[in-house]
Amino acid sequence: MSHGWGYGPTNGPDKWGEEFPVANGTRQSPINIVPREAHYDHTLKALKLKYDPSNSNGILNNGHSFQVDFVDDTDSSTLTGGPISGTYRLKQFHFHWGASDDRGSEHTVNGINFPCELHLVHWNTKYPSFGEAASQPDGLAVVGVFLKIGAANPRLQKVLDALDAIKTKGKQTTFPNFDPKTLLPGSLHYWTYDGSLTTPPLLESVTWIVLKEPISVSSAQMAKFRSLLFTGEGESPCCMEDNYRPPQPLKNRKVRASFK
Ligand SMILES: CCCCCCc1ccc(S(N)(=O)=O)cc1
Ligand SMILES: [Zn+2]
Repeated sequence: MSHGWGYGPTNGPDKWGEEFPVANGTRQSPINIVPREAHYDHTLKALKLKYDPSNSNGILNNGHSFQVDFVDDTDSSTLTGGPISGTYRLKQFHFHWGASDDRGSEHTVNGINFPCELHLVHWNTKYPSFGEAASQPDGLAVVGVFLKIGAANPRLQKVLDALDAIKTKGKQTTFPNFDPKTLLPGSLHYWTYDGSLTTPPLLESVTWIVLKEPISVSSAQMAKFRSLLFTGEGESPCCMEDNYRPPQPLKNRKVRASFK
């Protein structure tokens, strides 16, 4: 019986290719972003993120991270503009983080790791559902936001305060009226490239949009992320931390910048 993918020594990123051969594909994520090698593209539009807080639904510990799920049966929470064409609906957001503040992000910048990275996951409404879109080369668009150690971020606190209720794998609770816009930095300048899901099934269906400006998080708030467990109730507890995939080969790809 396959022990299921994870982030440990026997089921972590180096092992994923055994079950998911696309792990060694041509457009895998994350990557190391080298700003000096990114190409400024003046044709790139500004990002337009329109989120309706009433669409936020629940918060779930899925055994790999935790995610806040959104009702996505209308175009009320969408991503348009930026490098994409058409309308992409917000499905969920989640995070990746480290066991200590020196690591945890998936993308890196000039080889620098941040302690945490937020992913806002959107799907292209030219397809009938998220699941359908996830298998298409232009199916998904994920906005990545780096978290940098500094002052405590009051906008994160509402999310962190819900974690006590979803400590173990499979636990979920209601999470109404949350506006993910409050988690965005002041600038929406971004880097963009064609990539993949950073966890199995590692599908090469993601247009990545990584914001240049980080948001802040305090060390104490980071400890709260690490209070979650990968494991289910009644199993021997394993702290949810280091749930990030390291950067993958750029291969034949260019990273574009929306700013000079
Ligand atoms: C057909 C089912 C696909 C579920 C894919 C779930 C998923 C969403 C986003 C990301 S991430 N870290 O690239 O934003 C990883 C996985
Ligand atoms: Zn992610």
